[in-house]
Amino acid sequence: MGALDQAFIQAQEHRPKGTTTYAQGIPLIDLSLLTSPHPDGDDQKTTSIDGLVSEIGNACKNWGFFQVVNHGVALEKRQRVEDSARRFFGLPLEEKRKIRRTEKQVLGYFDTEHTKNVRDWKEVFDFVAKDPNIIPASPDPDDKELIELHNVWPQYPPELKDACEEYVKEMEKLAYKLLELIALSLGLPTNRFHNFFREQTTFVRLNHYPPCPAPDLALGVGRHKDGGALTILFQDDVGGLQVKRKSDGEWVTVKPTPDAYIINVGDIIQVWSNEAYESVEHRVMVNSEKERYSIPYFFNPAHYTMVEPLEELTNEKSPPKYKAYNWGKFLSNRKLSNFKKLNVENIQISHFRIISELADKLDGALSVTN
Ligand SMILES: O=C(O)CCC(=O)C(=O)O
Ligand SMILES: [Fe+2]
Repeated sequence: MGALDQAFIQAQEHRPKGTTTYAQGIPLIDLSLLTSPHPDGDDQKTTSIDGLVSEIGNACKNWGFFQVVNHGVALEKRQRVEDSARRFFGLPLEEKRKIRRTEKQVLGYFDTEHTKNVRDWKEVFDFVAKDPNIIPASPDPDDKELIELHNVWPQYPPELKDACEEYVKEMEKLAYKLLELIALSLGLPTNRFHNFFREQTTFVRLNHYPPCPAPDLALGVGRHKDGGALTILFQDDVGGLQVKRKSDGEWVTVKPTPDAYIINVGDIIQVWSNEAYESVEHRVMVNSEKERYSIPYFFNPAHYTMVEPLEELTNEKSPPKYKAYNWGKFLSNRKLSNFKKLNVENIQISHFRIISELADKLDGALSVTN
C-alpha cells in the first residue's frame, strides 16, 4: 500500500488517541459446559446452563462484546487458516489481484475497501460459508433479480481452500451454540432463530493489516457496527481492535487472549431483540511496526429475511422500534458502499427506526416531569 494516500486519512475526531486503554471488564466466558461432558452428569449440566445463559445475557446487554474460551474449535484448524492466509497475503500484488473483487464478483481479494467513505489500511480475502450463495443483484428495492455468489480460490497456497472449508464447519457449530444461548437469554425457545439461517448469507474474511507509516491518521477498519446477526472474530496476538465502551463512550482496546474468540452482537440481533441488546461500534488501529491478522466470521441469515423486532419481545408498553427491512437489500447496499467511495452515508439500521432517538429522549424527559 506504500505511502499514505489522502484517501486513508480519518477526520480529526475519528483518529486514534495516542494512549491505549484496555477493556478491563470485557466478559470472558467459558463454554466448556457445552463442549465437554459434565463430570457430574447431565442433570448438573441443566442447572449450570442457567448460569451460562445469564452470563451471556449480561455480556450482550452491558458490552455487546465478549470473549469465549473452551469453545470447542480445534486450535489446529484455526492455525491452518492463519498459516495459509499468511502465505497468500505474502504473494506479489499482481498474483493476489488475479482473484480481485469486482462490483459483480464480490468475493476474493480486495485492498481498497472503504468504511464510511474512508479507505481502510488493510487487504482482505472474502469467501462465503455456503457456496453458491444467493443475494440480490443490486440494492435497488424494485430490482428483483438475484445473483449466485461463488467462491474464488487462489492457486497459491493450494491448501487455503480446504483449510477455510474445514474452518467454517467449526465456526458454524459455535455460531449455533451462541445463538441458542442468546435466544435463551432473551427468554425465547432455544431454536427460535434457527429458521432464519437455513439459507444463510454467512461469509468469512481473512484480514491482513500491514504496518502503517502513519497509524495516528489512518485506521485498519474505520468505526462501524457489524450489520449481520453475530460476529465470531479471531485476532492474533498483535492487538488493535477497539470497542466503543457502552458505559462511557470511550474507545477501549480488546487485549488479545490466546485461543479465545471475540463475539459481538450485530445489528440484526439489536433489531430482533428490540434493542434489549445493542450492536456496538468498533474499529481497528494499525501500528507502524507489526503486521496483524484477524479472521471475522459473519453469521448472517438468508437474503429474503425480513428483519424486524420479534413479536414475543414487543407489546403495547414496548412497541417495535424498527420497521421490517429486507436483509439481502441491506447487505447488497453495504457491499456497494464498501466497494467504492460514495458521496452519501452508507445504510444503517437507524434508517428503519420507527421512533427517533430524539423522540425517545423527549419521551424520557416528559415522563420525568409528568
Ligand atoms: O480485525 C478486527 O479485529 C476486526 C475487523 C472488523 O471489525 C470487521 O471486519 O468487521
Ligand atoms: Fe466489524
